[in-house]
Parts: sequence; C-alpha cells; structure tokens
Amino acid sequence: MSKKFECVRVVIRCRPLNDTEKKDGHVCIVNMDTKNGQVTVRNPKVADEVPKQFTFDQIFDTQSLQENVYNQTAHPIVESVLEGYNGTIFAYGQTGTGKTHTMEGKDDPPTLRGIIPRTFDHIFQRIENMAKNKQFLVKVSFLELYNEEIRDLLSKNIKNKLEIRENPDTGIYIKDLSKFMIENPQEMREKLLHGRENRAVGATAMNQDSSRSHSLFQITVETNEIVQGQSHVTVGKLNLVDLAGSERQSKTHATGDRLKEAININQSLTTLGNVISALVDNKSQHIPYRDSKLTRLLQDSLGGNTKTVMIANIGPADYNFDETLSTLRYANRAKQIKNEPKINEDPKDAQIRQFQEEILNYQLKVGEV
Ligand SMILES: Nc1ncnc2c1ncn2[C@@H]1O[C@H](COP(=O)(O)OP(=O)(O)OP(=O)(O)O)[C@@H](O)[C@H]1O
Repeated sequence: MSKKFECVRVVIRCRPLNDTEKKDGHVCIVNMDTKNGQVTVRNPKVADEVPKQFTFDQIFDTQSLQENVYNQTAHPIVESVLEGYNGTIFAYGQTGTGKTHTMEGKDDPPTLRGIIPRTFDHIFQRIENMAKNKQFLVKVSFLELYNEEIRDLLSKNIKNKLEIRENPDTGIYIKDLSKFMIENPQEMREKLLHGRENRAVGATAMNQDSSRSHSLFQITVETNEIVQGQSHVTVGKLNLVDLAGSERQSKTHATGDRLKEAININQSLTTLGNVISALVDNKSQHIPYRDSKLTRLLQDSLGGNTKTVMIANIGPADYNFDETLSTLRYANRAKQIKNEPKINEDPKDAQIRQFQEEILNYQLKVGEV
C-alpha cells in the first residue's frame, strides 16, 4: 500500500467571557474570523502594537455549538477509525478555557454533550448500518497521567501505577491496562462515568486535583470482513485526550506538592512542545518522545501512524493575553507536523477471531442475523 503523508489538523476554539470576567470589567482582546480561519489577538498593555494574526484549518468562535465542533473535527476521524486507521483528538489550552467542555461537555441538555459522548453514538450507529458481512469488536480503556505516573481509571485498584511498553509490531502500549468489550453506547457511557468517578475519588485520596492531570479515553474497533470466504481484519484505535492546563507556574503561585505537580505538568507539556518543534524543524534528527510519558503515549499521534486533530482552546479576556498568545504559537507550530496514517490490516494482536461467539450474540441482540 502506498504511503500518504498528512498534516496534523489544528483548530482553535475560543470560549465566551464568563460572568466573573464581565463583572471584573475584563474586555475581549480576541477576534475570530471564522470565514477565513483567522484569529487576531490585541496586546492590552501596548495600545499601538500591531495585533498578532494566525491562520488555522478551522476556528470556532464563542458562539460555536458542540454539534458543529463534533461534525467538523471528530466526525471524519471516527469514520477513519471505523476503516482501520488510528485517530487522535486532543484538547490543549490554559486552565478554564474549555478543554473538558469540548471533550466531555454536559449530558443535560444533550446539545451540550462534548466529543467523547458523541463518538459513542456515532460508532454504534455506523456499526448497525454497516454491511452484514462485517463483524465488529469494540473495546475501551481509560487512564490518567498525573505527576508522570499512569493510572488505570477502570481498574479496581486505581492506585497502581502502570508502565509504558513498546511492541515492535503494534507500537506503544500500557502494560496491564484494563480493556472492556462494549456492546452499545450506554455501556460505553457507563465506563466514562465510572472512570470519571474513580478519577475524582483517587484525586481526593491522593490529595490531587483531577483537572491537573491528563486523561486518555481509548476506543479500539476491530472489524472482520468476509470477502469471498476469506476473513480480513482491520483495527482502528481512537485516542480522546484531555490535557491538563498549560498555564505557567509563576501565575499559579504554586508551592510544595502543587509546585511539583505544576513542574511535572509543565515537563510533559514542555516536552510536547519540544517534540512538536523537533518534528517541524527539518534539521532535528532526534525527537525527544522519551522525555515524558505524555509524549510517549502520543508518539504515534505526532509524526506517526495516526490521523490527528488538535483542538487548542483559548479564553478571550485581556488578562490572559500571554497565555492565549502562547497557545496560539504552540498550535501554529503543530500545524506543520506530518503524519503517515495507514490502515492497520490483520495485526497479530487482533482479538476478533477469538470472539466470534460473542459477536454473534451481539448481532442476535441487535437483530442483525
Ligand atoms: N465554548 C464554551 N461555551 C460556554 N461555556 C464554556 C465554553 N467553554 C468552556 N465553558 C465553561 O467554562 C468553564 C471552564 O471550562 P472547562 O472546565 O472545560 O475548562 P478546562 O480547560 O477543561 O479547565 P481545566 O484545565 O482546569 O480542566 C466551564 O464552566 C465551562 O462550562
């Protein structure tokens, strides 16, 4: 199969000014020209400075709807995952700019649902409408990365720390990470809720703040298609990543454990920035993926075999000028990363053939056979 390069797709989303910001008299310094994909930021401290302008694949202004964000970012990636590609959607940005709103949103009203719950319905709707000669096996995992430690949010003992391993055939994986076979969107939603609860409980028990950790919800779709009596297996993996806030330590005034945490968050986000720079700088031979667990986990999504969308979230207010500019610069560099996605065909670790019986049961339940 011929190799095809494609760039990481980078989109920007700006949240509205919130009530506190309005009450405190803050003003909006960000202009979003959605037609031309241009974001302009004005420096509130220097009145005659020329505003900084950036152009992106797509931008979503303060009025953007969750449904549109899904359709224009996640939808094509999910379709590709069902064809056997790997896909990654990750939200980047300063604390409070809307990463969790974008990735998870709220269940009520349903219009506020974010990307992760919308993927559940999308995947199972497509499965039910697919050709009868195709069978599917869907699995999920959910983990968080906090202070450079990986924890399984769906395991009984979330205090256990997991290790990253590499398989020469299938790439990076996490040893002992639990995976659950899922038969419908509701079951998947339950796993998301269960993981979220574990994240909150674990955060309290370990005196940590869950919004200071990175989270990764992973969905694997194995497909078995029978063509002229021959079975043909593809495996697509979808990574849904909500990163911790990217603000600088000086602004958070952190000390003690909070400072350690901030340094580790910054360490992984700084390494993410270094990886992005090394990938887009043609002179770099060495890509420092191994300098943080986050970049190891995202290795395949940045310069690897994955279709990737980065959603960079920003706030509109004047007092966040430095952070907003830094996010836009970070995102601007990421646009140049080239990936080489390809369909994962007949991988050795595909489980679908072992599970024919369960799949048949599933099909009986949804009335397909
Ligand atoms: N586009 C938006 N429209 C309306 N409200 C928004 C939008 N984006 C974010 N918000 C609101 O702003 C607040 C902060 O958003 P959110 O928690 O998603 O930020 P975050 O970037 O995930 O922060 P953290 O890094 O601390 O996890 C929430 O109350 C959220 O509902």
